[in-house]
Amino acid sequence: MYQVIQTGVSRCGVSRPRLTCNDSTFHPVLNLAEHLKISQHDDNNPRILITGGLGQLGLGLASELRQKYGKNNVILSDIIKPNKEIVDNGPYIYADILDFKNLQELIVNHRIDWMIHFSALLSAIGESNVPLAMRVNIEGMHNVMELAKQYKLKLFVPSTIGAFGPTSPRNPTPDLTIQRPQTIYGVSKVHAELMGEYYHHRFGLDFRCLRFPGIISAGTEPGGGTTDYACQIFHDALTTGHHVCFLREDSRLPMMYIDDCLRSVMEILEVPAEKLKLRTYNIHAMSFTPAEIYAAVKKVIPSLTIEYKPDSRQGIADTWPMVFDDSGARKDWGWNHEIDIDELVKIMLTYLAPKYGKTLPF
Ligand SMILES: NC(=O)C1=CN([C@@H]2O[C@H](COP(=O)(O)OP(=O)(O)OC[C@H]3O[C@@H](n4cnc5c(N)ncnc54)[C@H](O)[C@@H]3O)[C@@H](O)[C@H]2O)C=CC1
Ligand SMILES: CC(=O)[C@H](N)C(=O)O
Repeated sequence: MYQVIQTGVSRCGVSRPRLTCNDSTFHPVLNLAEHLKISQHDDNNPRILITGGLGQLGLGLASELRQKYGKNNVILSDIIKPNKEIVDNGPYIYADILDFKNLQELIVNHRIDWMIHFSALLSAIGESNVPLAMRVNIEGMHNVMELAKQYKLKLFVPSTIGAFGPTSPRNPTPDLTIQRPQTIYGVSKVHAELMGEYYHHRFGLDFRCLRFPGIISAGTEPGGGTTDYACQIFHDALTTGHHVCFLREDSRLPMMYIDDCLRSVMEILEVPAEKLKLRTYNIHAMSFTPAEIYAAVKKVIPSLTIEYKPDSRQGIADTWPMVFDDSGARKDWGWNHEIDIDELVKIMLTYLAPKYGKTLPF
């Protein structure tokens, strides 16, 4: 009845097997228990589907959205097998964004109103498997966008600092400028921005897009990007005491703590359409180099050491913005970050120290 097939990728880019069922009476979407659980929607709030929800950003966003719109109105999905805690916290379903019919079924059966499209292969992983990145980031995004158009969903798709390239102004990088990225990740994100804006003007799709800096979190792992070192340094500070950085000490990149990032999504979803002069905005919080974040962590953990061993990710970082100009988001819908570099260091170390059995001087 069951067979194992290969599908998609895990967050580290490795193909993972999944079970599929060839018994025609078994229905993955309408499995009774799951259906009853998920169809008990709360009140008149929007029903929201998050794709790629088990990555760095999805779990945190689901938690915020569930607090605001009701637990059963927010459905997390991914191609990864969830742990018990994820399932206990609210609806979770399998959804491969490359499977158009399955996505269509989910949208219809769960009466979805909004979609948050997180599935993607990030910059470094994307370069290691370009054909798969093209499928997931471009073909998958086409599926999502077409369904959002057909079913008149509000659609949020994040873009990135990686949507810019060496010919873009890098300090600061404005909302509207030259975009000639040199990674498949960046090319696919520019494509998503342009397609979303085209669908908005041509078909009235309520498309909303924010370009995120590198996101730093403690509770979830980054998914294979060029900014991942800025998460790893905190773990190393509390474990080995030594960080090997894959970027040069002077590689300046825009960064943001996850709470600011998730709040930006919550806010953009609710902005009245007439306030949106653009459908794709830069958002910014802080900008630092490896040397600067090292110095900030070292203030708390003086024994921390660092060495710089730039690898292929350096070539990517060298083409990305150093500082984002997010004045449009601040002016049009009141964007404001809350966490700067010193606060970031305090939050990350406070969160991670108990995990590694360490006490901190504050
Ligand atoms: N984390 C960051 O620093 C930034 C993230 N973003 C964007 O935010 C979004 C979420 O990012 P993260 O959570 O960090 O990514 P992540 O790499 O941690 O998670 C992506 C998820 O997509 C899933 N996925 C892969 N193939 C799939 C498929 N065929 N069908 C369904 N799901 C599939 C993976 O299983 C994974 O859980 C992405 O679109 C990313 O480009 C943008 C800028 C910065
Ligand atoms: C900035 C991003 O989009 C991501 N973290 C990456 O480094 O690929």
